[in-house]
Amino acid sequence: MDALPELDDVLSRAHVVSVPLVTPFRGVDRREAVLLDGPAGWSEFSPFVEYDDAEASTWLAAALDFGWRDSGAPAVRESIPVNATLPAVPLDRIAHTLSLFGDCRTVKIKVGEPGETLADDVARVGETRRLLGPAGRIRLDANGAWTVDEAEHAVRALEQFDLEYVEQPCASVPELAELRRRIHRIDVLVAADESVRKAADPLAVARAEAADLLVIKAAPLGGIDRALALVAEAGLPAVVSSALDTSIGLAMGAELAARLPALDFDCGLGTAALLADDVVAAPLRPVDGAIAVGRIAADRDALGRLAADPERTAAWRERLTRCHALLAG
Ligand SMILES: O=C(O)CCC(=O)C1=CC=C[C@@H](O)[C@@H]1C(=O)O
Ligand SMILES: [Mg+2]
Repeated sequence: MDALPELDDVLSRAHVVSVPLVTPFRGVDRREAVLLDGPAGWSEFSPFVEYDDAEASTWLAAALDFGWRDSGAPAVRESIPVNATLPAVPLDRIAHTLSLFGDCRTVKIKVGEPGETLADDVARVGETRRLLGPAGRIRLDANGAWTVDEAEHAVRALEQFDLEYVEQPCASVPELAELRRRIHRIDVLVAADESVRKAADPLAVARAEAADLLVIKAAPLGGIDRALALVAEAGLPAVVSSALDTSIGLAMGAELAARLPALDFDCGLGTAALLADDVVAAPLRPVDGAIAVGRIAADRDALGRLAADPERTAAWRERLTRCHALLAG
């Protein structure tokens, strides 16, 4: 961004919240975030707690960018089609979890989770296909859990359910490239997520022809305009996804998706449905499989109700302070 806002200004606009989840996701049952009442609109700083300051500072750059200025790119759509996101829930919870997302034609299913077997994944994907019917789209996300052999084996066991793509099946770019070569013939696409948002060089995966599409998230990529530039340079289709943010962070994702020249896939921005409460009066949950584009303001009552305890509030303000210092150089 142009000029970094002063730390005191940022801190004076910060509200730390802890939001309960409907079902555990990434091993947590609450999502902590700092909401920023910025001069251009409400914004969110919510790097996952385990991230170090260097990684978290990119999320702060995105939060300050969104809260302090509008994107330079024009929006080309007002509504973003989204997918339902299915965590590794037991079989008898799938229908209920999907119902939280309303009528989404696409479901992303977490696979390869710790403590789960391929048989568990086959059962979960099969039950989802049964519930969704043949017209629905199913994509998988393994978060880099598999070796190339495991991924090939898993994709071959799961392709009977008609897969749109598999997201980050393996951890590294060379592994993704090798897998992509191996599964090319069965028509399952490979998407890169961590190989973009956590990579030193987010373009390496495109250069290596290791993915058919990119999953992009505004916060880890440093904001809307930086994410747009990355997609333009990569020359691959992109899916905008959330970081399990509150509705304020999701609104940033929607603003990014609204500015992509092409949007061929449903976006992973339906995750307000996984929050048991939210920081805005009207949460950005999917309606008829889509979310609206536009800035949203936090709700004062919700900020009070969801305020983090004094210890966590202090920890987040210190984290924000350290990340601000890194951005200031
Ligand atoms: O893409 C989606 O459907 C929702 C977002 C989502 O899956 C994720 C959000 C936050 C952290 C990640 O572990 C996870 C992902 O890997 O894409
Ligand atoms: Mg992912």
